[in-house]
Amino acid sequence: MTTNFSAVPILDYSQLVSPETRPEFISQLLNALTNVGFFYLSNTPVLNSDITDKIIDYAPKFFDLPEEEKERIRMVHSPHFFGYSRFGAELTKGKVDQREQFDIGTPREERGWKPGDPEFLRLWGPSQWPKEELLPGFKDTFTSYVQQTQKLGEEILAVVAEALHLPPGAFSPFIEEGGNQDRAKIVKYPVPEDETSDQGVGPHYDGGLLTLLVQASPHRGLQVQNLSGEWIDAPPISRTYIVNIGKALETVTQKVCIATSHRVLSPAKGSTPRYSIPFFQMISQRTTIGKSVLDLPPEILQLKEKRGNVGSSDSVNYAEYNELPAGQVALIGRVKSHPDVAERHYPELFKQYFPDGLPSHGSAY
Ligand SMILES: O=C(O)CCC(=O)C(=O)O
Ligand SMILES: [Fe+2]
Repeated sequence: MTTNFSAVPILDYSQLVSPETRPEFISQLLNALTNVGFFYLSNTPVLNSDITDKIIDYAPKFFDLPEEEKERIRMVHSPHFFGYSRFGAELTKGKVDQREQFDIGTPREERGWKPGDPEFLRLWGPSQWPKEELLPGFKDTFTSYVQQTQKLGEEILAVVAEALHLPPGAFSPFIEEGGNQDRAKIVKYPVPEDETSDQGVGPHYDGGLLTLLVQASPHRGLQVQNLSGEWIDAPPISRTYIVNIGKALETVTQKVCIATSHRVLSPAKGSTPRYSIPFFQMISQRTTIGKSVLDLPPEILQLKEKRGNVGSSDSVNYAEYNELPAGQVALIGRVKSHPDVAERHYPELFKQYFPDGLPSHGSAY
């Protein structure tokens, strides 16, 4: 028997506060983790505050900055893969994604990388920001937003642990002292000019623990693949996050929690651009994910059998989970998605993954 889904469940975070409603939340969470891999989360302290309106309001304004300013803070200038990516600069499984984006991170110091150290330590470092006078308050708002979302993400992990009958600190080893450098981005999906592709972003899994996404405009477009391979719409719901499970959480929970493939269709002709703001909770860089699997009690492991087989949609980097530290897996993922940044800052890896040079549709500079 498979337990399939035809809609993404909506969970109410405020139910955790009262002992009367907490068990209901935990039981819905367990269902979402094990059978869907996605859930909406309403009534979080972050999105119930006025920061939601601010980030939604800033999203289009960022992309309306003068071209020279966006060029000045292009990702290609950052060995940390932070900054602006032009339309068409990113690939998912070798195919161009029709989106523009701006990547930032939770504020963390550089890790003092020096030649001979693992290269992935270079992923940590400062974000690039537009000049304050061009977008007043933008840097402070998004810095605060990513810090608040990071804290919420860590709180959710403790509840995930409770739902899986694990001690509350079960996921603590995956968070570095002082916090991971988590990543977020602001994404614009324009209406495609050429109608041959509607790939906003192609089908993929997220790599980390949890992703917390804000849909920042009223468009449909995000779709989630259910266990029989159908694409289920996940339309925007005001003041909710869409939370989904990444491959790292799937792996450390022995696939009890499922990472679910998802994609974004470009806005239809005659529509307007779609905006979204995903936040990616990373796993500690030095963890070798495949060797850090948690011990789960039998009543939780059994849930996998009830669910049946998880569709094995083609995975990207996840074969490397058993061998390499998570930081290296993340770096390889960045290299494959942003070859122009890799060519400049990680020439050896670039040669390994792009032996024929920059793909013609990658961003040239
Ligand atoms: O824009 C969205 O709604 C989803 C984006 C996404 O899945 C991603 O960037 O990993
Ligand atoms: Fe994603």
